[in-house]
Amino acid sequence: MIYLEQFTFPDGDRESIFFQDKVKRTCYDSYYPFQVLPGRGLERLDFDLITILYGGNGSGKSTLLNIIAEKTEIPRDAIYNKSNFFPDYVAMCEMQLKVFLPEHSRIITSDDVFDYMLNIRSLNEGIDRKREQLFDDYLEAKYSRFQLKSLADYEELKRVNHARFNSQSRFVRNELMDNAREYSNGENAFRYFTEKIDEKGLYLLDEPENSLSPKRQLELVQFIEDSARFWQCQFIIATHSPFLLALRGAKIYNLDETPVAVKRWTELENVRIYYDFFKKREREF
Ligand SMILES: Nc1ncnc2c1ncn2[C@@H]1O[C@H](COP(=O)(O)OP(=O)(O)OP(=O)(O)O)[C@@H](O)[C@H]1O
Repeated sequence: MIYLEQFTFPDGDRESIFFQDKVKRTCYDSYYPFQVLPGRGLERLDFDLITILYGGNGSGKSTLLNIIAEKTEIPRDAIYNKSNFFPDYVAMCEMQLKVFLPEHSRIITSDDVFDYMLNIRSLNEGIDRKREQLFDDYLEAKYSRFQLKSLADYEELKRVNHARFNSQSRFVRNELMDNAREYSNGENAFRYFTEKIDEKGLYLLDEPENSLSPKRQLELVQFIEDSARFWQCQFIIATHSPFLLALRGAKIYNLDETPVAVKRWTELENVRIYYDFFKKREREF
């Protein structure tokens, strides 16, 4: 299902007019995201079920995704460091929606995935610290001379009895949730995508290949293709990964070309580099 059909950016002339009219002060060292796109000849994106933004480092892929995320007001987890001029720029962009964006829609960046991994780690650290504390509590409760004086002491009595009639490990387990299961970074990253991407939604993914092995990337490709074909999801993806660039039916904008042009995945420089690399070493396989 296509939700977002088209997005238009201000051209060089409109950017100049904005500066003449509004920017009186010259105390800023950056006018980002102004001045990123005009040089690239990109004024409009027409989206498909899966649209890919491809380009070298600094070509503007993340900037485009963040501008679209701001304009569509879809949620994000990690904080995004916007510049002072971001709201002005976003106000000058225009978008054409085919239908309202479902509430599951969101942008997912490497920062979100990284925060998710760190949160699991710190949650487990917290649980480990509490476990140590509970070992001490057990001994204190088991050997205390506790007497029920009022109903307010009832909870404490239950705890003391629990310590007296149970082993230390059972007492601790009863008081504590299990550690969140530790997965590898790649497994966690993959879980994050499958947890956040739900039926019906527009999803903006910024370099989702980060932390994923080739095998996991292929699983993610399958997951994205299925979500687009059967679960009414639309994707806009910034990527360098040949696996994602080969997503079936994806429309690819090559930001390395001026003006920006739609290309097949096999025509892209990154993909040619992989191809030539393996072709040259073919006999070694
Ligand atoms: N917060 C910011 N403030 C000022 N300039 C920025 C900011 N973020 C990005 N830029 C500049 O905007 C341009 C495009 O950067 P962007 O991060 O969008 O590129 P990218 O294609 O996503 O690169 P990469 O593949 O390395 O992630 C670059 O010249 C970059 O230096």
